[in-house]
Amino acid sequence: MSKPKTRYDYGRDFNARKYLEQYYKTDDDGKGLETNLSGFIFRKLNSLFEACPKGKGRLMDVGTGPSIAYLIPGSLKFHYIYSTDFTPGCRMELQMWCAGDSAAYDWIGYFKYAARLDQKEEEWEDYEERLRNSIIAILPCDLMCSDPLVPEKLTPVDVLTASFTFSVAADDYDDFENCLERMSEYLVVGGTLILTDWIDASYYMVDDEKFHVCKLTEEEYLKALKYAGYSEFEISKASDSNVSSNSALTDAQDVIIIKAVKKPPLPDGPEVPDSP
Ligand SMILES: C[S@@+](CC[C@H](N)C(=O)[O-])C[C@H]1O[C@@H](n2cnc3c(N)ncnc32)[C@H](O)[C@@H]1O
Repeated sequence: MSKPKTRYDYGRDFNARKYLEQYYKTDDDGKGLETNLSGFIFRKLNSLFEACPKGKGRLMDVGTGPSIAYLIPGSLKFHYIYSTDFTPGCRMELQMWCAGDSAAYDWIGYFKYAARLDQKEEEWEDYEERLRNSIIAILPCDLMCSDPLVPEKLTPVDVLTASFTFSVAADDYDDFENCLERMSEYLVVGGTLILTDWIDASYYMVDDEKFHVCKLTEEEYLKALKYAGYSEFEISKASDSNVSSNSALTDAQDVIIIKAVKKPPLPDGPEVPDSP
């Protein structure tokens, strides 16, 4: 069997529209989101963002791909959202949606669902407009570069999110640790990271193409996060809500969502262990 595709293949082989159809297809009123994995992630992000003050902060999503789904909960709290991705075809899908292009992917079910969660279903178009106004940039990003956003210069943001990106970009555990450290430079001290990723996956499918995923356990995610200077973990798993990934699309065992806070750097000297 051929080797799973890596980042060198994304530009040619990652079919952004197929990805959306396979992972984000839902009915027009978003009812399917009440029971599927994407809806689980959406509700979890919604509840994590509820604790954030409204309006002031800046959020950056790492490896947004072609999907605005998980930016919707963020736009309820953040007026400034930076979307980033490695693949030009993904950034183009996002640009089409932001520009209101009639050929853009239709997210109506997600907006109706978001509005319904707030008991404001008839106002769903306001949710759409709010997200369009919040996305202030769609930037190229390569987690393998020492500065993933180069040549862009951004001051650190208040919240970093990433779904199914770090495990996809990293070749192995050490790579994963490096990617986390690099992106963490873009988060303020005291800022929040919300990492959504597969547990124990080695691949995911897009159409007939198999893409590499770095196989990571829950313990390895937490180890890397601690190493990158995070604490105050809050963890949820899809399996706890009886939700799972589609086994035709990935060999993942579970999906984990970790909220973590960036600690101030330790002063020079011997490392002090976390208090129990
Ligand atoms: C599985 S998709 C996830 C997309 C989106 N975050 C989501 O939740 O649907 C993985 C994304 O990682 C991006 N990616 C792959 N290698 C990358 C790299 N080295 N740096 C940044 N993004 C990368 C791909 O372009 C793709 O959009």
